[in-house]
Amino acid sequence: MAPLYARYVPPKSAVASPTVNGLSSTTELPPSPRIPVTDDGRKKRKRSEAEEAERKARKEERKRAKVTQGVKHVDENEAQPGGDLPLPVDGEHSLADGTDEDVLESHNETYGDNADDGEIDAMDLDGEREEQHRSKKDMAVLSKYQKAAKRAAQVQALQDGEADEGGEPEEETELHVQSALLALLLPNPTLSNPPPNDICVSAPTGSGKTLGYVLPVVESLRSRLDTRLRACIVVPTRELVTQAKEVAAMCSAGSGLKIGVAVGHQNFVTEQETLVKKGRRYDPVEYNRLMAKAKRRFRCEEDDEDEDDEDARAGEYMQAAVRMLPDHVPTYTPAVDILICTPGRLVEHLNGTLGFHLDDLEWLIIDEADRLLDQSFQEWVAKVVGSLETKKPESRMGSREKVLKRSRQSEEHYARKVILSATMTRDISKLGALRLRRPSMIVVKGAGGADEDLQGDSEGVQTIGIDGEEAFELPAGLRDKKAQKHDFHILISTDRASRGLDLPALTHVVNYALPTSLATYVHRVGRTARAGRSGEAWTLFADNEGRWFWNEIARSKSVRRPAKVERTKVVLKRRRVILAQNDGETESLRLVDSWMAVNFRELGWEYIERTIMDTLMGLSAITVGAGTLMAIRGDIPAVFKASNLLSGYIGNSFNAVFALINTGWTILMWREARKHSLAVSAASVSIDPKLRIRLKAHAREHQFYAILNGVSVLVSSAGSLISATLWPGYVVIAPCVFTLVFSNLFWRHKLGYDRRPFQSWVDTQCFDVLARLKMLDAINRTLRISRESPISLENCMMAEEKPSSAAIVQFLQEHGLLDDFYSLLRSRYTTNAVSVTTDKASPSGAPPFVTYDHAAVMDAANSCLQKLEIRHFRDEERFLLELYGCYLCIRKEVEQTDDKRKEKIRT
Ligand SMILES: Nc1ncnc2c1ncn2[C@@H]1O[C@H](COP(=O)(O)OP(=O)(O)OP(=O)(O)O)[C@@H](O)[C@H]1O
Repeated sequence: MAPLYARYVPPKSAVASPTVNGLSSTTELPPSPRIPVTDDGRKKRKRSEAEEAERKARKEERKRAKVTQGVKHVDENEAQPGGDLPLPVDGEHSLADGTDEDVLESHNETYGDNADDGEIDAMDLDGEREEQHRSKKDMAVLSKYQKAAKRAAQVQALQDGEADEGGEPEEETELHVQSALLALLLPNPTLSNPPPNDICVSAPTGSGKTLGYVLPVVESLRSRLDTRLRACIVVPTRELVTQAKEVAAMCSAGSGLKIGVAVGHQNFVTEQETLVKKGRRYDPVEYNRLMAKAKRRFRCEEDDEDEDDEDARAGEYMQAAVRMLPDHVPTYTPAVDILICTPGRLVEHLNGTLGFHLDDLEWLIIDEADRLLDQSFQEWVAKVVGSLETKKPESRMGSREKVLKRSRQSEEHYARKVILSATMTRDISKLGALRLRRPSMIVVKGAGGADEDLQGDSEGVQTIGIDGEEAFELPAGLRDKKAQKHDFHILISTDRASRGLDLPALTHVVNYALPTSLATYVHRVGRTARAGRSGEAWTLFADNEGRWFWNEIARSKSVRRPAKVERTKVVLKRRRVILAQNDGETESLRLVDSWMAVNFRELGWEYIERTIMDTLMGLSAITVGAGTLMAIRGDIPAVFKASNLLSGYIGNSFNAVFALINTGWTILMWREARKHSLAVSAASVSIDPKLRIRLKAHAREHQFYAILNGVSVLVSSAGSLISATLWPGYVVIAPCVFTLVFSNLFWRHKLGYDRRPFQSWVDTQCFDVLARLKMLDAINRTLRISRESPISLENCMMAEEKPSSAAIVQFLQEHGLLDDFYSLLRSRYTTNAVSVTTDKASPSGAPPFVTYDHAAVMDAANSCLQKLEIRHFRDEERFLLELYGCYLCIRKEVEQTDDKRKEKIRT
């Protein structure tokens, strides 16, 4: 049971930066842009006055620049939701607090205002007007959001008691993996156009990878004002899609970036509409071409049997054109900038959604990569990588791209791949399928991570250690998530939730079933101890699974843990298990328990009083006999001594051993009987007072027998030891012989331990012990009063009229006499006279059906009972008294444990 703690420290500015192909170097990373946050006030860093003044001046300058570009500042009252403004899709761009402005400002401060960086100048005239129009609208929305965000931040600051005279509270913090990723992924103004390379990241669970990749993506796309699918985030499950979308929406709030999701369970057509915007364009030439093609198809002039995906899409496009207005052709424009999706759905859209393509993709992020690369999901890797590498046709290019292509600059366009996991695979064949360009492997060390194929560091891997004590500060936008309340306390889930699910408040993970692999284990336990919090993971395993778990997981060096795994043996008591059953089952299980307790007791007596006693007494007799024989040659001193030793001490020592064993057992039995007696007194079930007295008396009889037997054996064995040297020993032994004989008779006749095996007919499923005891009491009383010998069936059955054969058979069955009865019938009568059909499987529980000669049945039943005499019913009663005593005892014990457990839970 290992407590897992994840602690993180701020990033180092210089880290080893080797690549996976083994070329290692040390790169001075640019200072990582910080994630500005406004949070609860720990470690605040206020701007110096000079910085503040500079910031204000820059702000003014930007405002002026906007005005000169013709961007109108939209006042909050002026800006109407809806209308012409490109409002956020599905409320994604909500303003929770002041973060948005801070993020925007931070971005602008670090990189300058990219919106004004002259890219628009490179556009041709057609696009320019449209771009400027969009830019106006977006800037208006941005400035509206900035204002609203600023106000929200101030209100928040006031509420938190953080407001200071001059400005909003500001704080900067980031997680380790984020420091590394931001430094590597964000565009860096200090380096001159570094060629982009792909990155594989292995970082512990809960270390904040999501924000680490979402933020650079959003920052890099923030300045693009036309909507095109530029980033695609692939995750394995729809839950993770929702989670990543939340983070992306938080980061991109106010930027105008549109985020779409594609997951399997949504309606495909609806999803298509959200991803691609349909329109139409006046283009008679293209229209005529498409119509001509459609006609040829219609006349079956074109062979479309082996049409591939591309042809199918062309066919669809043609059909869409047929449904258009004359001289118009359909247009499809992307409706999202960032797509978060599962791999299967991505492939479905690539195959089946007109206008959906990855031509403009700048980022391909694959989270939980090891799992995604392990499973084929419609060969998604080949499909996606293939789509990225297919050259974009000129028809799909904008005029700017055409210009760039002509000047051969567009060859630089490349979708940067970022591959992440807590258990990152090093399998080259899997990673190779992604066709990574100059990849770097980043390993962020800390508790909770593991490398799938490799242990510890390796050559060609960039490692970032986490050893410090510094705690996290949650970015303001994520505060909602932290405070997020769930209406459940315990989540029971399959392995589906083991990956990526972020429930920050989760403190314990219980592996009820053993994880199937180390990677599964790491991801499962990674649901707790997230983002610097502490948590514990418990794994339940049975004895036969222990070795595997211990060797492969608990002691595995590839899992980084802050402490060793603790092991606790849990002994599940059967009685506790019984507690968990429903009431009906509990009763019958308790009866089984009692039945076993009676058996144990009987067998114990049998074993000790017969097997052990006989064996030891036999040995004693042999030794004493041998010693006595040796005494014939008692004139030889050595033989005399040996004879004395054998017949005296050694011979009697067997008795002593038996006495010790017997004493232990009788003490145990005395205690058990006492427990019965106490349990009867404290019984919570209603018991007839007479029966209560009988139960107590029976328990006391057991106590008496235990004392009598134990003391007699002990004293007699002591006497026999004394008698080896002193004759008064025989005086002690003599009375013991009598008490032992008496105790033996008491055992047989009063306690009934030489009775028939009643256990065999106790049906624990439908057996009412109390009712049966009552009935036996009545039978015994009737038989005692009538004092008849031999006993008659009518008296036993207490029947006023002559009992029917069926009633007789039922009575005999109830008292375990059916087998005797049948064997008597068979031995006395021919099969022609009596035919008996037993149907024990009868659902109604009816007794065996008998086709009979009534006189024969009566005769056999009477003989059967006369053979057994009244003793049979007394023995049966004693057995049931003992069974019920055990039952009450177990019940009391279970109730006490239950009370204690409830009390424990309450406290
Ligand atoms: N800078 C930060 N400061 C504090 N908390 C953060 C920060 N960034 C992210 N978090 C929080 O850390 C938690 C874990 O983040 P995230 O889900 O991205 O982890 P992960 O590395 O993807 O984990 P997994 O491998 O299990 O998917 C989230 O609750 C998130 O809100």
